[in-house]
Amino acid sequence: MIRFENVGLRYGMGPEILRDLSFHIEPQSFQFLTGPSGAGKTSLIRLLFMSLQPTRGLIKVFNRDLSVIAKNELPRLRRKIGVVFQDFRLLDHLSTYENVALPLRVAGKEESEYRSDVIELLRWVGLGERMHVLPPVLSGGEKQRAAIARALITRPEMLLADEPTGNVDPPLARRLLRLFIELNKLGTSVVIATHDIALLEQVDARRMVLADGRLSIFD
Ligand SMILES: Nc1ncnc2c1ncn2[C@@H]1O[C@H](COP(=O)(O)OP(=O)(O)OP(=O)(O)O)[C@@H](O)[C@H]1O
Repeated sequence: MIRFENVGLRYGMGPEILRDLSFHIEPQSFQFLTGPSGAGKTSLIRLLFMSLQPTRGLIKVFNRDLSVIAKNELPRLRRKIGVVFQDFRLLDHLSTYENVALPLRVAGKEESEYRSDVIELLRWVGLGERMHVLPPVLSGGEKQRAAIARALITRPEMLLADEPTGNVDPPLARRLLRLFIELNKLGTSVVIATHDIALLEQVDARRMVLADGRLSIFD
């Protein structure tokens, strides 16, 4: 599904922050991406989402070589990926419900087809009472859950989540993890970048550990 071969990344003239990354992400797999602060987790998530180009090496996403792909093809590939950014990226002028429904609207679906699914997912992440408010009045944890719901609503082929439990308490973090596991059982490959040791200990999943620019994998 995803293949990296000897991938390197540097920002501008700075040092290479990711070096010789070679790995695969298989369909329907579940993995944590971890490592100390500044190790490059967010940068790797951005490479996987095709929002950053590597400075060297080969990246294939859904069997397409990114170095030769036309820019106007990227949105179609990205629609197969659900992503939760650390800064949430909700649209402030749309309600929580509308933010979560947006990927379905963009895909051309009618509201009558998705309304009950959006409401059910919002209730699952504990936002049933907050679905009509605008993001600026949500707390950090509520915004995070809205961003997660928006990433999951299309049942993407791959889910990338950058510190998805960074703003919630431990019981809610466990509930969100269960949601990711359920999604994985339905066929989505899941990559969760996290520092959260308690979260890592709850699932016996593959671990991708970044340190000093290098990646070690523990299957
Ligand atoms: N846009 C950028 N321009 C220049 N340097 C950057 C940029 N983004 C990240 N970096 C640098 O790249 C390195 C890796 O950053 P990154 O955010 O990917 O790490 P991280 O593991 O996600 O960190 P954290 O756990 O603190 O979020 C850091 O040294 C950071 O300063």
